[in-house]
Amino acid sequence: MTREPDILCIGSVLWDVIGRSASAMRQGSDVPGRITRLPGGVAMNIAMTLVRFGLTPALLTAVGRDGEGDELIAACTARGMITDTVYRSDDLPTDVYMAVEGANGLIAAIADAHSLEAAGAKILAPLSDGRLATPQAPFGGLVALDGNLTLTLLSEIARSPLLAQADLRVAPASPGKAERLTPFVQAGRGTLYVNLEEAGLLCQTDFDNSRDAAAGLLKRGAARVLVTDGGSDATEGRRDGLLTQTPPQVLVTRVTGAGDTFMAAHIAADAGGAPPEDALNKALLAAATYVSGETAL
Ligand SMILES: Nc1ncnc2c1ncn2[C@@H]1O[C@H](COP(=O)(O)OP(=O)(O)OP(=O)(O)O)[C@@H](O)[C@H]1O
Ligand SMILES: O=c1[nH]cc([C@@H]2O[C@H](CO)[C@@H](O)[C@H]2O)c(=O)[nH]1
Repeated sequence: MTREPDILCIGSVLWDVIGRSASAMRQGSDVPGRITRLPGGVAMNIAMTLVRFGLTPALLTAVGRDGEGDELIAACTARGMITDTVYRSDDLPTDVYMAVEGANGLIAAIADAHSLEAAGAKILAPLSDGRLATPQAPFGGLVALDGNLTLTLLSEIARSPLLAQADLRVAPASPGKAERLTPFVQAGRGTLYVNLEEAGLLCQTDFDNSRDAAAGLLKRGAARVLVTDGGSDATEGRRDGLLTQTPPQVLVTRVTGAGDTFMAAHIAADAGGAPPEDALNKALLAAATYVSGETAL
């Protein structure tokens, strides 16, 4: 390891292929527009945002030994991330996410994270082979983990002695994969960062507000949760109580990425020793500034 990471980002690092059109779209639309390719995947998005907050992340993911993989690793390195912890596969292709956005918002998206899923526990090798830690001296620092891993691997991580000392911060990959975080609720492990919808999916119910959702997750066994709800109140839930704050009112120009910004800002403030009120306040402020379009992605 050439540099020491401040945090490990475990999960999906892939290429986002996004088609955008100024037209309103529906099923079967065939319209002119722009198609771009940029680094994505939840772990990558969190890592990019952590870099903005001054942290150095190391990536634990699977990337193919193909041209797309080489370019992706170069893009991560250029952003200051540690990549010698990435599992490079000879036979698995680099994963891709594809989305179509019209004037009326996201039309549809497909996340092809099959290589990450197929690689399984191989991506965790640096936690036991001495690159980051060994079974005798397990990793005890910060870890941001995303819900793109299989339920089997996430269940193993929630109970693994290799991460038992780590400060785990867990984010779902999409509402469709929210239930994959159940092992962390059941094992009472880590800090979960979820929005209101994802909290409801994890508790198999609908919540009216973040405070009820945080209380519901704690009741099911979660150790610590942060529940956001767009422009409405966000709540931190811990076993010793609930803390609710209202986000600043801003004019919204973009929303995708708000959750990652909230999470990264909260981790940075929390890890820097800020008291809970300050950490939540800083995260809400950073996310509000982000959605109002005042910061670069
Ligand atoms: N309309 C808004 N006004 C002010 N702040 C907002 C607004 N929407 C989002 N935010 C900020 O972003 C945080 C996260 O938003 P949200 O609950 O929508 O997360 P998310 O659904 O995970 O986001 P993403 O779109 O990235 O998936 C909120 O707690 C808030 O701080
Ligand atoms: O299942 C998934 N859906 C979406 C993402 C990522 O989230 C972003 C879109 O919300 C985008 O970067 C995509 O790669 C993912 O990693 N897995």
